[in-house]
Amino acid sequence: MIIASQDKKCKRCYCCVRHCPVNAISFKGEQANLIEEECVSCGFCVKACSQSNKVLKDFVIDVETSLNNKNTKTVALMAPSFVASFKQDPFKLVGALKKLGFSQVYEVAQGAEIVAQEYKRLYQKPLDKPILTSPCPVVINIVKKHYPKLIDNLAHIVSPMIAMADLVKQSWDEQVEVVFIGPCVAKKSEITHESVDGKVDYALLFSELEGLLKKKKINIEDCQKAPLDYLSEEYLGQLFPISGGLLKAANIDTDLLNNDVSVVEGKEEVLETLNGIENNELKPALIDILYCKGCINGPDFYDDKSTNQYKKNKVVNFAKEKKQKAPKSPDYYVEIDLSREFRVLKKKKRFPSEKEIVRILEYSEKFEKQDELNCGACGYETCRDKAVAVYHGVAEVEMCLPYLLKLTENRVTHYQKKAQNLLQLYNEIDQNIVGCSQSILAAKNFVFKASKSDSTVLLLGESGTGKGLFAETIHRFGERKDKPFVKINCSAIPHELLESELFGYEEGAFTGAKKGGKIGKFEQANKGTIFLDEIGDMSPVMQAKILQVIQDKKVMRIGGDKSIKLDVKIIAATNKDLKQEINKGGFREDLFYRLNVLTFTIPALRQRHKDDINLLIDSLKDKISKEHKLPCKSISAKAKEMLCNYSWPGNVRELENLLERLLNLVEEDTILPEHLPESIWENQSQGTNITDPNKPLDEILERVEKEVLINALKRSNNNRTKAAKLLNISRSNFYEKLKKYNLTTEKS
Ligand SMILES: Nc1ncnc2c1ncn2[C@@H]1O[C@H](COP(=O)(O)OP(=O)(O)OP(=O)(O)O)[C@@H](O)[C@H]1O
Repeated sequence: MIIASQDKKCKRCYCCVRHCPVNAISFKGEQANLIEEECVSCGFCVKACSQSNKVLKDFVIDVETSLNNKNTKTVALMAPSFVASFKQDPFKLVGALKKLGFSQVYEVAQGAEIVAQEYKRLYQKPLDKPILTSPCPVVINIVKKHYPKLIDNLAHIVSPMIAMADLVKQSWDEQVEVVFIGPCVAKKSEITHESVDGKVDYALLFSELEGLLKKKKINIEDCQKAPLDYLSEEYLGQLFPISGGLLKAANIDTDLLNNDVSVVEGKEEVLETLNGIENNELKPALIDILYCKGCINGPDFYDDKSTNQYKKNKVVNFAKEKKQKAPKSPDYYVEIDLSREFRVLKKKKRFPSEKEIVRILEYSEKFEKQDELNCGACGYETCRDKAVAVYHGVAEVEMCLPYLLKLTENRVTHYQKKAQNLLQLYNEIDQNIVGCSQSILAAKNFVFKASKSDSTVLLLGESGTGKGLFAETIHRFGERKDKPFVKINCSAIPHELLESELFGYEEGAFTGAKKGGKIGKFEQANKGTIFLDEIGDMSPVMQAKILQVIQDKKVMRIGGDKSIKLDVKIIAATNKDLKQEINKGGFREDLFYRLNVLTFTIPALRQRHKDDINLLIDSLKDKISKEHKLPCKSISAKAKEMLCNYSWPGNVRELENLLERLLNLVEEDTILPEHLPESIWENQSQGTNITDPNKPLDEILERVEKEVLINALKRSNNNRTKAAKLLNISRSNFYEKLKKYNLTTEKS
């Protein structure tokens, strides 16, 4: 294989397919791969690939080994286009090649001269069909692999490269290795063609020669000029790399009025001509056919920025220059065989039926004729050609720019809609859960994600922080919103009744069981959500049963014998520290890990920012006045400040209850500090801005001490003995401090 694809470098621009004359590139897993049986080795896909995804077979190491082998003569055959490709003096390049180790440097132009005479002989015979000249290996490959019917239209004449290699090998008795150096990738394949295999040992590109010289630190400019070697007289053979060069060398008339001879060059013209011959549209003639617009435009042409005219001039001038310098024909003449055979390499492929093509077209949304845009972006000339390639498994349906654009537009619309829905959902959650501090924003984010997921949710937090509200919100904005939300408070139901509440029972399951039995909460919640509130208070026996249900996703009624399949989202909540409970043996560790999937600890109200408390005050006040049809009073700034400074052991619930009481009892339009209960007055934390530079140290220390005491009381559920223990101070010391800070109204 002359050209191979590298892994995972393709970016799907389809540039290679567009440059390939025979669509010899397949796409699988979004990666381009060369199809060996189809590839004609023109090499233009290599040049076109911006990702260097294609690599060429190279003989550089073999050539180096040959040059280093003392028992072998390594001979260079220079493509005649070299004078236009290298900017340096051609004879300095010959000097560089000699320095590199080549014993002889011949020009393929000498072989061209010999081959041209063979063409002249062919032309002098009457032609019974169009004859294609055969120095261009790409054209030969195209005919062998893609126009098998035209195999006999190829002139059975070797290329100048092969003729010259034969001449070299036959002229030397010693072991000779022949290296062709040129701009043509396909020469790498020609050296292995049937009937000429082994005549040329290696084929290098101009760029590979350049690399080799660089590696050996040989600068062409610094080299001494050296003469070319000759085995045959040559002058017009030099014109071979220019279009029509072969005919000129063969002295065949290319007059416009001469229909018996034509020059065809370039991808489009070549394919058009081959189709024309195949369709019997062309009459017998000698067709000088080259895939490139002359070899001076070959894929590895070093100086490819120069104009065609400039390159042509360089070649012509060199031919003229040589005419004066080149020696006449050597004394000896070696007879070489210029004939060659060609073998068809085409494998027959099944062509899809019209029905199959239509079906493939429909996959990329081409239902009507006008949907077939034939834009060529995929690299195939028509949408149908591409459909055939899809049928043969070498193209992907998605290789269609208009289809991909439409698909992308649809996706963008889909995601825009989705984003809009999510934003709306987030806004609704945002309105439901009041607060704007970082901690509450994180909580809203959690609720948003948990509502999108079906995983088990565990809500932790002190009593009244909003666990119930969060659970309901998660359900209300999730996929299950239209299914039941069943709440059960595990601490409110006696242990012995909890099992029947949760799992239900069959008629006669126990004394006192209702007629017809009873459906349990799990069953009620099927397809919806069950909220197991205060799960930390559940008895160990019930914990084991719940664990079983969660694991099996099945429930069996008490007294029943059939298990009922469950599809229930579970949200559990507790104000207990479950890790501590596990250590104490009050909570099962395995159940904890089952529940501890999407876990969130809701911050206590006193831990929240004052802005959150202010927002809650306003929102709850509105809610209460609406619900209870009470006038919505305002709250004075001082009263609000006091509410914000209070430590709220009962959290949002306590705040809600207080506001309800105030809205009911305060007669004035504005709630003032004096309307607030004693507990608010007594429990006024001044805030702990301990870095306030305007406050004296003792005041700051007192504030901090007061905060610490309040916190200890909260943590110990207002149990003073426990709180004193937490702070590692004596009970009497603790009492004194409570008195000092007016905190004595707290219950013990
Ligand atoms: N961020 C909030 N925004 C609006 N209302 C809230 C917020 N947090 C809590 N509430 C309200 O506070 C009250 C108490 O909340 P909830 O019953 O959800 O607390 P809880 O943590 O479940 O309490 P418990 O542990 O005692 O069951 C509810 O009326 C709830 O709507």
